[in-house]
Amino acid sequence: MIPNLEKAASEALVKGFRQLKFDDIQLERAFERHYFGQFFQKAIPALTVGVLLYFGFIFGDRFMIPELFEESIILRVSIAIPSIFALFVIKWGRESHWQYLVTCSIFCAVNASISLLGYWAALQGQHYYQSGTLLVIMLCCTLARLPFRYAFLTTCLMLTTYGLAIGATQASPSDIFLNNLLVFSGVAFLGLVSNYQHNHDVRKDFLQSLLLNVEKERLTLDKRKFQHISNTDGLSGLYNRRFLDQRYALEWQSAMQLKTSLSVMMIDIDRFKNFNDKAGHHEGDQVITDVATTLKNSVRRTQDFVARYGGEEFIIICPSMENERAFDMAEQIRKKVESMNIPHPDGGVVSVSIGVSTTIPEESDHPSSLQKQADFALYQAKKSGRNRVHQANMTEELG
Ligand SMILES: Nc1nc2c(ncn2[C@@H]2O[C@H](COP(=O)(O)OP(=O)(O)OP(=O)(O)O)[C@@H](O)[C@H]2O)c(=O)[nH]1
Repeated sequence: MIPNLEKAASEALVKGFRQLKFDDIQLERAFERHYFGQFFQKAIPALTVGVLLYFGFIFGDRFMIPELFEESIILRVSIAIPSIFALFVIKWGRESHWQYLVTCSIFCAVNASISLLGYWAALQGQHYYQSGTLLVIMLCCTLARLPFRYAFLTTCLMLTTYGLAIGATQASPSDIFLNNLLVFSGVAFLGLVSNYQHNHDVRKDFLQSLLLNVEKERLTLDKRKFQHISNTDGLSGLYNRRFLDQRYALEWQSAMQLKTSLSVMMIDIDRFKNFNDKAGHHEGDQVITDVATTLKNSVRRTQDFVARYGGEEFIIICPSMENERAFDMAEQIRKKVESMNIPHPDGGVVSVSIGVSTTIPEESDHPSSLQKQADFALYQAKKSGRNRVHQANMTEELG
């Protein structure tokens, strides 16, 4: 979400938008897209029914103005068919403004044909045959869901057309014409008020839902940030013990159900107490961070993950990994740490010892047994001289 849009939306809500236009151009464009997709497109079926209704009035013509029946058929067919076609085009189009204009043109054409029929009928002394304009005005102001300015202009044009066709030609007596004009204008006024209110409400809803979405996005981001913080170790940037416990339990369950192997590596920095004592805690922290980065870069498969187990100890969990492959991976990690060439104050370079353990979990096993075995293997690696990998033997006793 663009921050400017959020600001503009809040300002528009406070300031109001009586002119049915937002000051901010970006906001106005966003609203137009929203309005066109959400509302106007949905009005197309109603407009299609309106055009069909207009065509259906041919039966009224047959009985009420039989002497003009042929003209009415030609007129209605020549308006209805292009209109239906135009509505189809509007439905599949993308741009909004020309589609509004085409819709307005359909209204004007339909109304002009009704006024023409009314004029012809009036010439033959039938002055009541003009009220179709009423229906067209109603449809234009309400169900068509046109933006206010389009509905307003179209309605004015339709009233003018009626005035020109019947009033200016004096086809009907002036009292009938004036009565009709007053009723049509009254309906137009009420229809436009309703159109204005609808447009205003839609704009307000748009602003409120836009701000609500921004708030939702912000909360989702905050939630992700908090989740990240609560699952991450501050110094190394690796997952922490909390995350490890949760994820390990899931991996254990899944390996048990799928009967696949699960490998665990316990990694401990060698002679780290001496490093700290001689080089200082700050340098020690740096070593922890560097080793963590190497471990992170060594874990390539998406299902594997590395966490800081505590102090200078790390753990890598590798689902669906056999013991040989786990041993090879541990050996590569050990070599990588050694090749970092971080001088140790006792001589030589900083190294790690690694204990590896693999199992296919059984119902009777406790999830912690695998980690205990890896820990015991780590102890063996330390005991046999450090900077080495030791693989747990299933027959080995836990220390
Ligand atoms: N700088 C630093 N030191 C830490 C941190 N966490 C634990 N340590 C130190 O890590 C050292 C761990 O030492 P020990 O567990 O005794 O083992 P070691 O000296 O590494 O010896 P071996 O494991 O047997 O090779 C202790 O001195 C802890 O103070 C940390 O976050 N930062």
